[in-house]
Amino acid sequence: MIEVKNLTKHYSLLESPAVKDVSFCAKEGKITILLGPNGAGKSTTIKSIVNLLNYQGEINICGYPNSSLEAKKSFGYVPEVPVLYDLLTVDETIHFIGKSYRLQNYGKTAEEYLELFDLTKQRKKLAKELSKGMRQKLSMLLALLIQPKALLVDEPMVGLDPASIEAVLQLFVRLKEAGTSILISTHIIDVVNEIWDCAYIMQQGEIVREIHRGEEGSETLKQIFFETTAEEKA
Ligand SMILES: Nc1ncnc2c1ncn2[C@@H]1O[C@H](COP(=O)(O)OP(=O)(O)OP(=O)(O)O)[C@@H](O)[C@H]1O
Repeated sequence: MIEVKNLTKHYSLLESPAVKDVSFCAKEGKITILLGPNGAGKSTTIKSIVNLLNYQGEINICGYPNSSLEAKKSFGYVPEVPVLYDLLTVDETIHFIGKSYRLQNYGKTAEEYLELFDLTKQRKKLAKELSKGMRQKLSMLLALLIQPKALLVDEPMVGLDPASIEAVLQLFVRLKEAGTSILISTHIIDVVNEIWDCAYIMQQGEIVREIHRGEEGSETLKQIFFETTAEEKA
């Protein structure tokens, strides 16, 4: 479970906070989606959760404060832009993460994900030699290598080909069925339409709507998104 309580984040050059008193949770065994127009505060929220920013408020991951070692060992984070060691090969990168986290038997997990993400033939390539989509998939593989209880993904489908998108969607469903808390920030609502359980719509740093699957009636998530963000603008 990822619990966010009264999160507020001010960037020094901005007049108003980028995120204002936001509270929500992403439960175990559920796929929670953060939606919102550009600049709504989604990435700031995710970066605060993984403790990359200073902020006000309280954030717990799997019951532990997000700054604690226990929390850090339990979540995987896939940033919007992959951060990789350009001069390590794919294999070396995997070993680096495996050893840093002191993972036992991560080789089998790595093989499974290399296969799933179609990266097996790329394993001797340096990270800087990978295509954009391959970098994104390696970034996701590294987040999954630790077998996280909570997974936070910022724009997971950008740069992925259709087969990879399908593989990632199936993977998210498999992980949620195994009890993982999954929090996804995305603009591509159509892609997550089949898999979301709970969605929070953000606008100008605030959560303006919370929807649980089953409450949407005959409307699609995309229709609700457009209605909500148009109302808020008016
Ligand atoms: N490092 C930063 N310094 C100053 N302001 C920032 C910084 N990062 C983001 N912001 C500002 O904070 C606000 C929220 O940005 P954020 O990146 O969280 O939005 P987002 O919803 O993820 O947007 P997008 O959909 O475009 O990725 C915006 O006004 C943005 O300009």
